[in-house]
Amino acid sequence: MSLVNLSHVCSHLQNASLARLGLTSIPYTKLHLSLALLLHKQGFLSQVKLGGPSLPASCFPAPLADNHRITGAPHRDRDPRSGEAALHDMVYRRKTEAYLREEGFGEEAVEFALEHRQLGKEQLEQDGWDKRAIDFLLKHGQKPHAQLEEEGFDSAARTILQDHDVPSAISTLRTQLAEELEIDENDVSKEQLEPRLRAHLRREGFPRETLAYFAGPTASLATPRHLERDGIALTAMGLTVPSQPFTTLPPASRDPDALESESEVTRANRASRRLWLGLKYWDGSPVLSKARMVSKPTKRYWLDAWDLGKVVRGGSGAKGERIYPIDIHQPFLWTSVVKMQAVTSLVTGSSSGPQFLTGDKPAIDAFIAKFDVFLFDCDGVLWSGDHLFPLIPETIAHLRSLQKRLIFVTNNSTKSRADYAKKFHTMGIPCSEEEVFGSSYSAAIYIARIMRLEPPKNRVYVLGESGVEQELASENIPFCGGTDPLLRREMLPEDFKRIADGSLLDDDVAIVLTGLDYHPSYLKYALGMAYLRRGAHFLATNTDSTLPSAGTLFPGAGATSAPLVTAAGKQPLALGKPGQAMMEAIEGKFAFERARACMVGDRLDTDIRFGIEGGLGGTLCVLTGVSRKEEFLGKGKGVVPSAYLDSLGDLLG
Ligand SMILES: O=C(O)[C@H](O)[C@H](O)COP(=O)(O)O
Repeated sequence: MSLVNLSHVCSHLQNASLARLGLTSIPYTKLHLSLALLLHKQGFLSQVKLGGPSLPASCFPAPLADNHRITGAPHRDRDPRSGEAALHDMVYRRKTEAYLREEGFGEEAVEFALEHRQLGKEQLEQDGWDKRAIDFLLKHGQKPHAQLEEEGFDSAARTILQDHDVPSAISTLRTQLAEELEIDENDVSKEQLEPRLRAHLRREGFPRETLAYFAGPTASLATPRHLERDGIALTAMGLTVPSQPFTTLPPASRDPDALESESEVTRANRASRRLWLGLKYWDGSPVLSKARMVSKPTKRYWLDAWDLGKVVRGGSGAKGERIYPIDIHQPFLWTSVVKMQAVTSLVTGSSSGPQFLTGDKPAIDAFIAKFDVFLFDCDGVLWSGDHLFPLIPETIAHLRSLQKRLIFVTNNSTKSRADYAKKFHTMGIPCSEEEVFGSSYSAAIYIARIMRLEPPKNRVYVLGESGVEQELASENIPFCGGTDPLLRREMLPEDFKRIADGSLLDDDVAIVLTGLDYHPSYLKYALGMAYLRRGAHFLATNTDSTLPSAGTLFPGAGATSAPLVTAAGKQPLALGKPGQAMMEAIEGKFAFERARACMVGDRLDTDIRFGIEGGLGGTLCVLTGVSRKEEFLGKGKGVVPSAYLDSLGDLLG
């Protein structure tokens, strides 16, 4: 079984996922079938089907329900001026062509938006969608209640038509216009009536956002709630794939007759057989989007399916050198990434394990020479609380003298970059604010530049310290909670009532963000839970289990989010280490070559995993913080650093 083929297939799957395809296909071979079934069994694929050059008919058991979801330009995080971003702004934010050009969108992106917007409108009409709610109201608004029911209008639509007395409003406005224009009532056109009706409905308090949204083919109104929650998404293979960007199935896939009928593999048709795979998406992100080769296969290992299964399940694998899969203790999203890496790129520990550098000057010099950039964890590497470890300023100065670039990457969200620059200064370590990249900053730019929620519904409820608030403010993100002294009190009986009736809640809160909070309270958790139950996104700066300080361990940021995880039954998306959203943000800001970068940390499950999953050239573990060498030395260890030191100061040789 060639690992090279495996890596090609995994690259294809990740690219297809990044393109938000619901389906993709790979040539039918035993190798591909083994991999596809393994991924399907582990939950990374929704379906594996044998077919020919075009889709197997059974990929779409139900008649195609072509609905479309216009989402927040998911590609924007990679290309803010992409065609998808232009389409999103044109359709969702109603921006004009001219505006898009002023905003710096290229001709190609604008053309893409214009073409897909048209395609979208025509497609929606073909599928029986009314372009806008106002058309829906004008078309159906004067039908008697019984007829609406008979035609299958759902209760929401009937209620909206009846609640604002749309039928009589339309006939009154029609009569008024006919008198004003001195024409017959039947000659009053839709175009003449529409502005009057829209103004009337606004005066009558008709839900504004409903007016702006599509009416569905089953004559029910698709309001933002529907768009957000469950109304409009591309469905394929009987699977509703939420958060699909605005896509339309290619014509070949819309005509079931054109679909390939399945048949067995024969010698004659073997070359044309293909495996059709259903790709999965989770909370707006592809499950397989970030599988990457962590280490290029330097040797060809031939494993049969049984051996490969043993490797992925965490046993030993090929003969000769031991092969370790990267084992998994990650929230769902990263499990998929790590497992994919377990299949396509394995941590290969040499039989002697990681290199021990302390006291070995030639080995230290050779190790340092391999890298241009060093990413340093802070707590547990540079210091423990306010206690600076020996020779740290000298070590940092030594690396700077060798023209190494240093980036301080901390999961500690209690301080902002500016706060950390001050701390470095008081510790006698020269460091600019620009060299610090903390989990609170990582969370702030993720919210501001990737989630990009529409104001005013973009407020963040914070469970954390001022570092989080400062970084949110630096990205102009509104927030509440956090260090507000009014929340640092016991819960009163009226608080229960006011949270229950919503009067103690801020209707603009769309995100709950947790970080290490030294001042938790039941009231703060009750508010956080209420927001999550209202559908707010659940994010965490990080979920470290412990905080190294004063030479021992204390409850970490994970202890801040844990009560909400239990109470709300949800896992937060963690934006600190080991999550790769942070690595991509760091790479985007500092632009360095990953192969020439080394992550230095004291925790295997955050720092070292962060470097390995990020495909950095190397990782260096120091034993002054959380992890012990027994955790990575010896057989079958999950996360193994390239090298380790007793203390960072040992780098001076
Ligand atoms: O609980 C926490 O937030 C972490 O233990 C702590 O802040 C880790 O900081 P780092 O080691 O990433 O500098």
